[in-house]
Amino acid sequence: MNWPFPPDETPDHVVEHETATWGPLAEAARELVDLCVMSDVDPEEVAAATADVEAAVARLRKVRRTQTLGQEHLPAGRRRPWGNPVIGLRNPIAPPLQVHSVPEGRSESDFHCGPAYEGPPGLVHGGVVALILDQVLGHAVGAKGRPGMTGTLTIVYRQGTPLGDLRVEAWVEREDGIKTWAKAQVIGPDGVTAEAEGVFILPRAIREQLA
Ligand SMILES: CCCCCCCCCCCCCC(=O)SCCNC(=O)CCNC(=O)[C@H](O)C(C)(C)COP(=O)(O)OP(=O)(O)OC[C@H]1O[C@@H](n2cnc3c(N)ncnc32)[C@H](O)[C@@H]1OP(=O)(O)O
Repeated sequence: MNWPFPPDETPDHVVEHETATWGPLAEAARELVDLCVMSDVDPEEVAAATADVEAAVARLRKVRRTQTLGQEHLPAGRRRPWGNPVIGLRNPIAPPLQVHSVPEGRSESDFHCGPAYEGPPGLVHGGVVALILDQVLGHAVGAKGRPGMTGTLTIVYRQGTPLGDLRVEAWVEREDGIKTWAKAQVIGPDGVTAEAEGVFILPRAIREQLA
């Protein structure tokens, strides 16, 4: 079962070139985000940095895309979700996670959540934990060839998730027609911090297109 993604004939060498072009910008922006919350330079330095950032924004604003990045896809089912807030190459909000999946319906990622993701002091914001769990659950069901929209996502927060190096694992539990149930967990240095169960549903509109 495949999503009816629109065709995108972008050749590999163009994708590689775009990766080399935009990846470093997002990496620099991620460091900028980190320093927006962690830098402790004096006000004159902040004012100078603000002017520098405003100049960069003015450059990038000259040409704006008409289509979001998530709507671009490569042939053979390969996707280019560069704007995704969890894995997006071009999205500085994304940590980003490198997710490894296998067709049996399992996905995993070792990742880092820095101070920009803080909720309770020293801990990852619960909404960010949910965001990551939802994404990696989506990879597990997608890898099993059962993509869908998250219908219901249930999360149990077992303990605070400390900022720093973390791991997330997801796996498909059960399938029934258009529905797929999957589970996931975030693991910190002291064990599991949060567990999730998601029900993923192939939406009616897609079902009708595939029928
Ligand atoms: C290698 C592979 C890589 C892949 C990478 C992928 C990465 C991407 C990862 C991205 C990850 C991020 C992911 C995201 O961020 S997804 C974004 C967050 N989710 C949404 O926005 C979903 C919004 N809701 C909808 O679109 C619709 O309501 C859905 C599609 C959910 C159902 O609308 P549809 O019109 O299709 O439903 P139906 O009325 O025909 O009912 C059909 C069946 O479903 C049952 N049902 C209905 N609703 C729910 C519900 N909420 N929970 C549980 N069950 C529900 C219903 O009882 C019925 O069951 P039954 O009575 O027949 O038994």
